[in-house]
Amino acid sequence: MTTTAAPRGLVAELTRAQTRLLTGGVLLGTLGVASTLVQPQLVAHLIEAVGRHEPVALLITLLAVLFVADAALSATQGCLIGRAGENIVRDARVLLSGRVLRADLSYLNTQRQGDVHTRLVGDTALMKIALTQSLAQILLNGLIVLGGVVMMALIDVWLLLVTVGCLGVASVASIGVARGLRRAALVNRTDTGEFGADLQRVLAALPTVKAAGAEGREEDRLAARADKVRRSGNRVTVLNALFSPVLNVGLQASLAAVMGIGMARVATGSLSVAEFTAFTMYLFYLVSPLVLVFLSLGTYQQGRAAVQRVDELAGIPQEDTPVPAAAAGPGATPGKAGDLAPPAPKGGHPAVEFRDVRFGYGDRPVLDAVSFTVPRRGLTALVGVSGAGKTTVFQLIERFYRPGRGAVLLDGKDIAHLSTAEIRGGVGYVQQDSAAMRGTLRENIVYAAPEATEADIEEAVELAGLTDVVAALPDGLDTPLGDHGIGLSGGQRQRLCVARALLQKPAVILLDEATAHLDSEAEAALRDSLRRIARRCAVVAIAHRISTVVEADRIVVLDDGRVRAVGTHPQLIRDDALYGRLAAAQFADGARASAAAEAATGVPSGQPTVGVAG
Ligand SMILES: Nc1ncnc2c1ncn2[C@@H]1O[C@H](COP(=O)(O)OP(=O)(O)OP(=O)(O)O)[C@@H](O)[C@H]1O
Repeated sequence: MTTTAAPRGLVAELTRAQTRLLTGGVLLGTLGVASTLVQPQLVAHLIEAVGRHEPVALLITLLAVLFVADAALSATQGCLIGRAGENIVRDARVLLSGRVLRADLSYLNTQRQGDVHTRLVGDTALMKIALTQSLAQILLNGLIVLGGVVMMALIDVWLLLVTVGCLGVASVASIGVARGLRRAALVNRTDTGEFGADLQRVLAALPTVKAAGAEGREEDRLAARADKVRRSGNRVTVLNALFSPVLNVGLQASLAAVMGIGMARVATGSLSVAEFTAFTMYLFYLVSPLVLVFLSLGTYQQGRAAVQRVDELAGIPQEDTPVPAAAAGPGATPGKAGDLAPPAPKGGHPAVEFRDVRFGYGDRPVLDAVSFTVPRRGLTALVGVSGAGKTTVFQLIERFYRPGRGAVLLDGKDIAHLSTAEIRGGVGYVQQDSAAMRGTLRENIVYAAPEATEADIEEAVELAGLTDVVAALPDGLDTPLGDHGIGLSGGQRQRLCVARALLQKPAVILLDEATAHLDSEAEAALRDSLRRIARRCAVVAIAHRISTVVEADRIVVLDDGRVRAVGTHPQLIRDDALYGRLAAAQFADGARASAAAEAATGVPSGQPTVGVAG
């Protein structure tokens, strides 16, 4: 995932927000370290006191208190650091979810959903461990190691130098392994993301996979992906496993050296038994923290790979904020009512206006010099062959994408200067793939207008022709639906989406082939509803059925990304050859309609003339 204008260091920012908990944890941990480091000294005193036949009860009590305090401090610091970690992961997930939800569609469409999912769920968890537990382990155990080394130096510098010599070589080797581990972990996380992406793709299209008999092929593909994860995971495992042995060799060597040299010095009297015991104790106390430092270093390096992936996700381009009117290009209309806005024409601005719009997905031109208006009331039909750019027109009205040239206006305002809420609150959009979600029918219908009253819901259900469907369901509006609205037919799902759009009480309703899945009876009912809806607001419909188009007050004919003609059905049948062909051939009941048009206009539809209406 490559991003543009990524805000640097989101993770660092989230970690800073937990400074109090983290500092508290580190302070308590440091106290624990101090108590650990004092213990060998106390033991040395104890040995000397025993040798001198002095009372030792106080020393023993003190040691016991230190043991208990050590355990309590360690537990408390673990809790504080753990809480900070949970807060960081929660904040990261909330923030990332928001950024994904508000991401620029043109960018998000290029990303694999599964990878986004892996970053949001898996990488955030890994990142938490790296930023809290691992860092705390490195810091606190590092302090023990450092303190232990100082104490050992105070006891016997030469003995310490022997120890450090043996451990130094092992440490340098371990750091090399840690670096390799970070690289390997990044590859492994990426591979895991790819597996997730493929799995999500297959699950989303499971009926298609089954219908195509492609289960085996998909299984092989997933197996190949899983194997890639295994291979990079194995590399991580090997590097991880190398840590302890590399370090252990050093530790064992130093222990052997300390024992040999130390005992020789005790024999010559240059080192007391108490000092030798304390030194050996420090060495033993060092072993586990040192191993933990290096192991945590490994986890931390893996976590850094996750941090990088989380930071990248945080940097995905967001839907543009409104462009200030001053920055608008020539021909653009100011966004806010009041500023420089041209006076509204009699009867108000058109509900939608395209002014000389050019647009392409990436470098591929799709619309060019598109200009047309949609009146505030009535039905406008958008027709054209498949791929002409009809759905793209809707996506520009929703500002899922921005035009490269020209402007799209809603109620006279250039949508470039409106917020997404202002645009989408006023536009109801029933898409080609009508989306229903898991939840009850009611939850699905009120999705865009959660505050809707019962009366509003009833009206929307009735207008969308869903009344009979709801009545036939066991729990009516409270009947639960499965994922993607499983439990409803395609046509019922479409009507559900129409009801959802209506409930928003929008000024404009966009219907993308909303009648495609309906049988003639249901379609006739919906057409009747559309007529009623079109009395209150602007309805723009992309319809392949001539029956819907014939009724339209205005038809915009798109051809290869350009507006070819605008008019009513009889006008277009008379004037536009392409429309005539579409009406005759492409529309399901075209022949009947053409005959009807012929009867109405007296113009034979078989010999259309090309005409471009304004
Ligand atoms: N997200 C996208 N990325 C790249 N190209 C796209 C994208 N969406 C659509 N296109 C291309 O843009 C062109 C217009 O597509 P659009 O969906 O607007 O056509 P349409 O007229 O609605 O077609 P249909 O009637 O088949 O739905 C097509 O060539 C299509 O391949």
